[in-house]
Amino acid sequence: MSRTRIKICGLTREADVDAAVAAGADAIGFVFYAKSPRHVTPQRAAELARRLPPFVTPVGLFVNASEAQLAEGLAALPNMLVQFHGDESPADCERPGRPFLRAARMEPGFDLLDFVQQYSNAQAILLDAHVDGYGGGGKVFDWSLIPRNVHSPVVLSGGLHAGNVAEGILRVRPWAVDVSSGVEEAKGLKDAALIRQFCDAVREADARIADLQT
Ligand SMILES: O=C(O)c1ccccc1NCC(=O)[C@H](O)[C@H](O)COP(=O)(O)O
Repeated sequence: MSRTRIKICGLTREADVDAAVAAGADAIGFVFYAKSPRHVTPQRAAELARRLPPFVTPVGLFVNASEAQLAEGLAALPNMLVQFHGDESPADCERPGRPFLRAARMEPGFDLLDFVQQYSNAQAILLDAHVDGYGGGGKVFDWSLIPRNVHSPVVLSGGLHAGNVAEGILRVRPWAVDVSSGVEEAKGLKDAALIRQFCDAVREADARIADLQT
């Protein structure tokens, strides 16, 4: 039975990185989008990422970044997984030997199957709500918009928290879940207890799925 992976996004402090790792996060997201209240520089992200133990992936999040900005991020964090969360085309996302996540901003009428086909080289498609400011909006989108036959690993995102993530996992069966606002005391400032509660809720959902499969 596959375990739902967990990405905690928008970290800016050492204690929050430590709390996410201790709670069992599989990936830690650093926001390189300057307009975000969770923005960190690549140098700060590299400093924070040095606290990560093996098998916890640093994710670098970009929104319509220039080549120079992307190069700066990759120089600081060569092992990061890149997440494109703006209006990037498939060609903007693809680099030899460089896996990437591509965010899809879900809203009624959005053709996710066509989007997945366009970004067929993405390692996964992160399904987020369509919000002002591209992301980090703390808004849940209508999960019934997700077709059943999505031919890509899916990261469910958008307004998740300990109280709704289990339902999202049971309904969508994503490869992973992603959260920012739902584990914060303020934008960019994570709450260790909320992180723990979120990760516990994910594990409880996985246990319920395992029971259903026996
Ligand atoms: O986190 C941000 O501030 C942000 C800003 C602009 C683009 C993307 C951003 N975050 C990307 C993420 O992967 C978030 O975790 C995702 O949008 C979900 O956020 P939330 O709904 O607050 O859990």
